[in-house]
Amino acid sequence: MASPNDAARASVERKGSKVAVAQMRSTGDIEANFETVASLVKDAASASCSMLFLPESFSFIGTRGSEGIAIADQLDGPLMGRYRQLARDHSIWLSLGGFQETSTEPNRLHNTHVIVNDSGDIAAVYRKIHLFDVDVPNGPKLLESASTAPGSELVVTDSPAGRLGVTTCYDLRFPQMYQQLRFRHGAEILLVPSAFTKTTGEAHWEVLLRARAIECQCYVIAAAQAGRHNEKRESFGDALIIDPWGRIVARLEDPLAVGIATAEIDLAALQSVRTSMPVAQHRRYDIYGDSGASDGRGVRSTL
Ligand SMILES: O=C(O)CNC(=O)[C@H](CS)NC(=O)CCC(=O)C(=O)O
Repeated sequence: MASPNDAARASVERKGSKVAVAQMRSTGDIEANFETVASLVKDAASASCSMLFLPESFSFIGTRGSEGIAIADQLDGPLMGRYRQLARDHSIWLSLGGFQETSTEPNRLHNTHVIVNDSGDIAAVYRKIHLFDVDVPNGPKLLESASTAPGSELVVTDSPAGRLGVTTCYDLRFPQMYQQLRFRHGAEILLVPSAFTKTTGEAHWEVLLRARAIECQCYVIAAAQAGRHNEKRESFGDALIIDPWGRIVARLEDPLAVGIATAEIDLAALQSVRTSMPVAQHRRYDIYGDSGASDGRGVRSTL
């Protein structure tokens, strides 16, 4: 595979543009999930969007972790190849919010968020860092680390919509990560493709996403799994695009429907929020520290 970062650096002009966020209900049927994504890609392309954002586990949600291991593949494998072809066929960038990628460990995969450009090349690869090992009160008990090996690098990459800070689902609860993506690495759009549980989604989804948008002065794009996947798994839904002032600018009417919602990414408006309230200059890391990595170690970037 050609160096993915080179491809992005060479060709991307960041100018802001119309984008689409997806809401879908993936199952254990890889073909059906592909057909759903193909139709969402068509919808986004006909709406003149430069980029479509798909949720975590877009291509597969099984009942047990072992099923994910069984279907996991490499990023240059046939399944990712079909998704890359979709991007090429429709000349649209894709955020593929969580792909079951084989790791070097035989019994664990990576939960990998892949950014594909409009020629079908892989522009950036982020492997989910924070794994959801949680016994949800009044909800499921999940142990993501049993079947998933964590990643260890922050990722930003340029796109036609702006500079993307690439994260996944449960990462949302670790705000220092987003502070680093914005203040150290220049993110303008924070991506949080998710399969939030119904219980935690009701309590926390919108408020956490809007908080990240407001405190980072970034757009937040959160594609979402929605509804019942199988007898064990159900997701909250409610895919959102939020602007840097914290306003919800795209949302489907039905939080459990399959479809897209679109919004214009306005980088001039983003700049004016940052200029009128210059939190970047008002931060006092000299007093309370920046609570994160300090020297650019562990960062993957196209900058
Ligand atoms: O298992 C898969 O198929 C894909 N991965 C997921 O669905 C992951 C790990 S179980 N889900 C979350 O991170 C939910 C986070 C969440 O709900 C919260 O932070 O409240």
